[in-house]
Amino acid sequence: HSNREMWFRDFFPANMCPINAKADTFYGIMFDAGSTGTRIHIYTFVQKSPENLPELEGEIFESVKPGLSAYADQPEKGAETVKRLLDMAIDAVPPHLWKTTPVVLKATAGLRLLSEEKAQALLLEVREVFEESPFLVPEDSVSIMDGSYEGILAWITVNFLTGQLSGQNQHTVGTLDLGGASTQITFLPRFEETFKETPGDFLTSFEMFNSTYKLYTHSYLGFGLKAARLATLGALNMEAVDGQMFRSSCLPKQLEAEWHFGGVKYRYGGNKEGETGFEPCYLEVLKVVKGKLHQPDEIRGSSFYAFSYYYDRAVDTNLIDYEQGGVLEVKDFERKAKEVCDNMERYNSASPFLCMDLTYITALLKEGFGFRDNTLLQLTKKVNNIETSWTLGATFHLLQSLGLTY
Ligand SMILES: Nc1ccn([C@@H]2O[C@H](COP(=O)(O)OP(=O)(O)O)[C@@H](O)[C@H]2O)c(=O)n1
Ligand SMILES: [Ca+2]
Repeated sequence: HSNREMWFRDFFPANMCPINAKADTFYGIMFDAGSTGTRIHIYTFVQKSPENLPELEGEIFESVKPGLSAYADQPEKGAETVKRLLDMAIDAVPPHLWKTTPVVLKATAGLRLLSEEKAQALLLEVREVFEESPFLVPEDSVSIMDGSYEGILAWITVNFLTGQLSGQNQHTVGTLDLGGASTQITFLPRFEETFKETPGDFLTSFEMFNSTYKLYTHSYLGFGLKAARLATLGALNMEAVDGQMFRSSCLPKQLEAEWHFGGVKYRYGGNKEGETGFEPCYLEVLKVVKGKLHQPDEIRGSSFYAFSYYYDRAVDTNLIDYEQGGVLEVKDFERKAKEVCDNMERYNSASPFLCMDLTYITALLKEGFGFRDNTLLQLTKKVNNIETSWTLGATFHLLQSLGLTY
């Protein structure tokens, strides 16, 4: 049998199974090559009974920093980081299932920002690592993911994990993902008006679990937290400028430091003589977001799930507990931003960018997307011990494309 036939075997109910082997547990391996790190998600599924579809049983997760884009000039070294993570899967998946377990890597904004040539060189090296592994390597197993899929698949993950994609009364929730280099907003519009007022490329139909969802989604490249730092400093797309110092009122006055992002070195510092604090910082950050994003009316009053850097910065400032997550209002981020920016000496030990990051999150939510001060944000890292990442949605999609209508 070819690999592909072997793979199908695990999905057919036993009585329909062409090979009729008893196999009740199977695996799927999804890599998230993000701009700040690379992560492996090894999902376990169990076919509890022949009549039912497989159920998600658990996840093994591991991550490394920095992301692949930091290896833009050493693609082999970059692929080596993927290989070390893949070795975990060798231990986690029983040997007899290796060749029916698919492995896929999808890269996001970090690679989207690299030149085509450098990005392809990295992907090629990773593809070789996959080919040399004992796992099933589907076609297009290593690629740069389209930004709209990033949003949709995260939406699928969150709504699947919270039980909104099964049964009759589906009350789906919108999702906000703030990465290092891009940010996504995704929701299922309830009002006809929203479809009328939204540019066509913000709307996508997506089929999953026998339903079609017409979603609003957009990925803003260059609006991730770290890209926004560079934009605020006026340093985005400025790699030619050597040794130039970028200053901001969002940074501690006396600060002078260096920062590496996407393979480029930047020098940055505080406003030695000039102003610092929330007010001038907010004005600086506003220039980065104001008028740059589409503002759907419908979202102003609704609540959203938010993760990635929304979660991390809320944890850093004790707005939520790392394990528990929590519910915040948009204005909680603003209150914290003021507290941190107007007392920068006191927050010295944390990242020097804490003020800028919180101010950016505040401006992005209010002036970028147009959320109200009292819009509720459900901050969540895991649901039932599974990461709220687009990778689960991508794995369902993969299983579907390999022949299972999940
Ligand atoms: N499984 C994951 C992956 C990323 N993240 C968060 O996502 C942020 C970094 O985004 P990223 O490196 O994926 O960047 P993008 O490529 O999405 O722009 C950090 O806040 C990470 O903690 C997470 O919370 N869980
Ligand atoms: Ca990401």
